Amino acid sequence: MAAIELEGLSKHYGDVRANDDVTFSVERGEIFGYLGPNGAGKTTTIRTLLGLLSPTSGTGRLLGHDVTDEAELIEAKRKLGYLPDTPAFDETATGREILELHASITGDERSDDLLELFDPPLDRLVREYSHGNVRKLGLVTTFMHEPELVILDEPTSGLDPLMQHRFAEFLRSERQRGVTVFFSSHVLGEVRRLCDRVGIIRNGRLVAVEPVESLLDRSGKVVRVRAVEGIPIETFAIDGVHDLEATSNGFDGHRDGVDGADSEATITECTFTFTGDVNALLERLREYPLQDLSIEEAPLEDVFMRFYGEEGEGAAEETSPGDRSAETGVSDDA
Ligand SMILES: Nc1ncnc2c1ncn2[C@@H]1O[C@H](COP(=O)(O)OP(=O)(O)OP(=O)(O)O)[C@@H](O)[C@H]1O
Repeated sequence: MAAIELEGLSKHYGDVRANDDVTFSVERGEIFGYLGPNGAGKTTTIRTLLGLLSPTSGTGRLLGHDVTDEAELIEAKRKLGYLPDTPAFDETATGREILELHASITGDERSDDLLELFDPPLDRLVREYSHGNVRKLGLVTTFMHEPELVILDEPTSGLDPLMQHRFAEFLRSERQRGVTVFFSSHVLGEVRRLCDRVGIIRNGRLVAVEPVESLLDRSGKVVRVRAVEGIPIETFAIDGVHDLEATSNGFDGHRDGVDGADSEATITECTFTFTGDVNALLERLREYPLQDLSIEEAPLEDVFMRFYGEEGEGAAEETSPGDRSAETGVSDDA
């Protein structure tokens, strides 16, 4: 049984399809990132899973319990930790009083250990807390009863780099213990470091669910070439070269591809995104002495721009990233 199961989940507000036929599962023991731009529908999914919204249609299950059934939801919540985007703690209470209240409701198996990691000022009133301290208190209340599953809405927002690092280590150790983590995020570096898989939502519709690694693999590499002498431009006219940018003899500036470029043109320095066979590229470059060559993973930001792009450009809606890579061989731009 998966930790989270969504089947055809839709939530409509009048004409707004905040979630539209969303189906995916989060397996036990995995860290799953839920990503999307502002207004994509992430919070709607989370709030529906927590029983705070009723779906227009479809079903959601947490640890096997149907979230639209009150008794089952209560059962699921015993084993669940939830950190909302802005935790609504009583501002007139101290951090310590908040923890005592949570302990009386959900139990407390390990707040002492958690307080060593995330150290909110317990004797201060919550109203005097900074955003980061509210977050730290929230992390303690989310994990203190040893939940099997945690749902975190933008968990690291407001945390300083040291705390973010500590949080990342902590999540990995939770995964070791078999805890399932579902979190929404805009912080792509943390998604890359932490997640096993990601779900990407856009305009209420799920556009991809896949392992972070395969998302990165399919998105290609960033290649930088610096040659001793000019390389004929047609050398780069092979499958998988995109967004070729060159600054050298005969061809300055940016092209989406090399078709249509002057076949006499040469370049000595260029960068491009490459989704083809690296061996084929190296074979092509073999006869030209190089000063430097680097092949790196594409930044995750670029990957997501392929999904989100500009509205109206048809950026990956209903299309898998693999389909898009296939679409975009050497472009016909000129
Ligand atoms: N109560 C509501 N009434 C009408 N529309 C709503 C309501 N709540 C959300 N929406 C709309 O549903 C869509 C999805 O909103 P949601 O808050 O789920 O997005 P999100 O991905 O969490 O965004 P963000 O990253 O900005 O928090 C948006 O278009 C939003 O305006």
